[in-house]
Amino acid sequence: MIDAPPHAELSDQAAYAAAVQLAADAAAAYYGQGDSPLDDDAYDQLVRGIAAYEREHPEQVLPASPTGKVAGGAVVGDVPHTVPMLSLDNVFGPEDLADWAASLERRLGRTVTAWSVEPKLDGLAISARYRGGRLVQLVTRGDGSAGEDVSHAIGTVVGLPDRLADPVTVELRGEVMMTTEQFEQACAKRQAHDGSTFANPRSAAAGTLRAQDRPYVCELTFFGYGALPGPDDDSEPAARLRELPHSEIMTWVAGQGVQTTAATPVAGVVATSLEQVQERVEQIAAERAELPFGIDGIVIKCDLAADQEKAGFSSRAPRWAIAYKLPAVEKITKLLGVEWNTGRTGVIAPRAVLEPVTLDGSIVTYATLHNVADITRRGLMLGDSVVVYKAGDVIPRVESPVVHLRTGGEQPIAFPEVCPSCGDAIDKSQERWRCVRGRACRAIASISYAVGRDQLDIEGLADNRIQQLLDAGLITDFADLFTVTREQLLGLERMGETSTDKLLAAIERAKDRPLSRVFCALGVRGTGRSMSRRIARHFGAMQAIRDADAEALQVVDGIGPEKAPLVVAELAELGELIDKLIAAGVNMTEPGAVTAVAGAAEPASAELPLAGMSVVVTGAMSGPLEALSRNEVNELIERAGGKASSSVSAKTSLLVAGDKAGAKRTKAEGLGVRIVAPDEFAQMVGRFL
Ligand SMILES: NC(=O)c1ccc[n+]([C@@H]2O[C@H](COP(=O)([O-])OP(=O)(O)OC[C@H]3O[C@@H](n4cnc5c(N)ncnc54)[C@H](O)[C@@H]3O)[C@@H](O)[C@H]2O)c1
Ligand SMILES: [Zn+2]
Repeated sequence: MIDAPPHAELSDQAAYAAAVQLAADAAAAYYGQGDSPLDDDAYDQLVRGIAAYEREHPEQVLPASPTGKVAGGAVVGDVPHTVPMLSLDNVFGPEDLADWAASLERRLGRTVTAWSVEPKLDGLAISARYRGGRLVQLVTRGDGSAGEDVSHAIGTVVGLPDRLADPVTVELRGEVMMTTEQFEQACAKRQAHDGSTFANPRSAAAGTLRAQDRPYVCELTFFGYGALPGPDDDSEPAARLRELPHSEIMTWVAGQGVQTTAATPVAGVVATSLEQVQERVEQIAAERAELPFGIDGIVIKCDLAADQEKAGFSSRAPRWAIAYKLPAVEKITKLLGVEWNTGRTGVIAPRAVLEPVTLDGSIVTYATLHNVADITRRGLMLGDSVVVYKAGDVIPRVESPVVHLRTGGEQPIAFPEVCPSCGDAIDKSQERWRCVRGRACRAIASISYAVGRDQLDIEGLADNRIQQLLDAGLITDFADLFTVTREQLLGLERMGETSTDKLLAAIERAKDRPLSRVFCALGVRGTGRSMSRRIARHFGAMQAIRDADAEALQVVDGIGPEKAPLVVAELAELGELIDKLIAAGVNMTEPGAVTAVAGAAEPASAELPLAGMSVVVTGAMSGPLEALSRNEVNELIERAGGKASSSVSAKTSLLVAGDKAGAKRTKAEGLGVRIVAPDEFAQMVGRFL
């Protein structure tokens, strides 16, 4: 998954001592207020460098060194743990994992027949002590042998009930964290209070858990991953907890009303071979970007109590468990500049220029900044150290400035005074600034989008040709294309008879595109290809869409109360363009869709072959589907009554897997989703091809 990671090179004793000091300071900040100057990758590299130096110079090891400790630099509390709360050793890929498992099995003298595989939650470890079924104390991990009492947080942690289902005395262990939503709420509260925000969900959770006298309360989330009976408890339930496999302990924990990951897409599973472990690792990794909470790896544990007991512990970590690290998705880097660009709808969007960083396997140099209000809210400045986030296919984004790393040399970010594309004025009445010329400002971009393969599909209209038509004053928008004459085209440079006739024929064909594509070509903000198809299928005709008010639009899947009025406003703005299209004879209906009467249900579609099915397509298509673009396959799915989706989940009914189908196939297999080859699928939907 990732290569064995690099480490800091320490050349001499002074460099070593400085590194130890830096690591200790960083760890103290990390485990304390959550305001470390280093991101996790940088910290881990530093510690690996320290460890490498210590291997060469064992006589120079300093007592403050973080190596071999549970949490070098953590605030040590005064509440002793009944059983030490340890850290986890790491592996970084399949070979590493196999090596670790082999050495563990040598130690055990037998094969491990059951592994439990669960997400490594990116928060803080906590011990929750229940007496007679009542939550009486919360303790942090501290240095592993004693932690701090944070019982003041009782009542603010979702998933950690005050009372268990049974009146048992037990210590639950798990992770305290913030979901994405809780994090955003926490940032908003802090912003309102003192104008600052939290760097990331993990440090927000750390700071919040320890905060005692904040004037505002932020909600936290708990996920359990272990349960320990009291050390001297020899009751029947306690005895059972000592003997149950880890997986069954977790079922018991959930049964007590405590949150575990069981109900999430990354639920813990039991694997009976390393291949199965690796498969689950990949499935969890594939889910990561879409989870509503952060994970930074996968934890693999011996499931059986007997294996755990025999393997035992080192001073730092259990020998029966390992953390399979995933690549970092968040790093600290410098904000070098902000660029402003006008998009095809006239929206003026800022983009962050970053000092390049590697995130989740790729190099990131640009990240989104949303809009002016967002920049102001986050208090960003040029030259700031910023936390940048990217996972999977998501567009990298700047999360927040790391305020305590400011040097004083940071500069305010200048906002544009005029449209960066045409120099005209800016309409600042909405959060998203827009050029007053709207779509006309970037006519070339909106026309180019409209004639693209997935919209009107007009061949022979490259950007330079569109520019030529604009410059000659023959068109101002894409509707004008339908009224351009042969003579006008022939009058242009580099336009011969053949290419003119070809282009005219392509434009003529474009008049017959289904409504879904014509609607998509309009480029209504917030409606892409699949949304356009849903709208077209629901309303059946352009007139019905134009007649719809915000409430009527919300019947369409994916249009909420926020988006609906925007779509209505955009359609009004596009009214003239739509009228021109109608006048030119462009098709305005969706074949197969029944025009919806206001308030009526979706047309009956139960007889369609994919009725009620959610279908995902992956890999290369072959046979009758070979010539279709992905968008055309999705259109086909929807004509046949199904719903096209891009990611596999428990809700997926069918995966069409062609050649080179990778992660989606593995995931579908893991979830037991039905998988068909392109040929078989073509047969299923034959009459819609
Ligand atoms: N940025 C910094 O300055 C800085 C400083 C210190 C540590 N760190 C980061 O912290 C990490 C090391 O910290 P660590 O020792 O606290 O822990 P760790 O994250 O490497 O592993 C142990 C922890 O994993 C957690 N965990 C999550 N899911 C679990 C599950 N399903 N089962 C069991 N445990 C689970 C537990 O809290 C446990 O304490 C490093 O990777 C480092 O990047 C960063
Ligand atoms: Zn402009």
